[in-house]
Amino acid sequence: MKIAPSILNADYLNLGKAIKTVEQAGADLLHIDIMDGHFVPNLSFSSALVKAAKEITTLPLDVHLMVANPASCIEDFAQNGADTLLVHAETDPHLYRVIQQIQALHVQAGIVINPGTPLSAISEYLPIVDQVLVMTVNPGFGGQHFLKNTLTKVQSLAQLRNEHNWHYNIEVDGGINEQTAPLAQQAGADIAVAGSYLFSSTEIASRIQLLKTCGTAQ
Ligand SMILES: O=C(CO)[C@@H](O)[C@H](O)COP(=O)(O)O
Repeated sequence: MKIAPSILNADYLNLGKAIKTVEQAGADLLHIDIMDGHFVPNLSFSSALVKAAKEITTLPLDVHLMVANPASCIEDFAQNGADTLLVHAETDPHLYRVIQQIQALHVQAGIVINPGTPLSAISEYLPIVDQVLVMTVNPGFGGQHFLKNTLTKVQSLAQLRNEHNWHYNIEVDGGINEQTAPLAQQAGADIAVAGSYLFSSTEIASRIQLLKTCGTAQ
């Protein structure tokens, strides 16, 4: 399973150092959480942080837009270096168009579902998206407990992809640690986002390696 460290819980006074640390430790992507204070109660980063990260890392930038009106900012994030733009299914009735707009900017397009959103809400997007992010916590904050019931959606996504030969990556986000990563991998996740589990530790490199392998070791 690929690991995407989320810098939401990193030391903000040393973000560049945190990004270099996870890159050198074998992270596969860098996950950047964008929060607008409307779709989720919290505020976090802007496209300026995406631009700054792009200048210091070759890791693909996996940008999670927790914003009420994603269409209004996709061009900005694309221009500033996002490699994948993830938009929430709960935000906009015209997401099919938003996904096409993201792909027209030569950026990978992902759809995100909250724990309370059924898979049926995104069924029409599955043939065209590059990534599906299943939230394994309610969005907005790091450090929450993994919601195990969300794994049935991961299993169904893996099965549907197989049956229809669709191409999306399956990503999980929230509450990932050495106990929950194997569950996500066994359900069919390809990428796990991990925040506080990594950044609360001084052993970031060994934790990234543990997350990468703990599912296969079982
Ligand atoms: O999108 C979010 C939270 O909304 C996540 O990316 C968190 O940043 C993950 O943090 P942990 O649950 O791993 O601490």
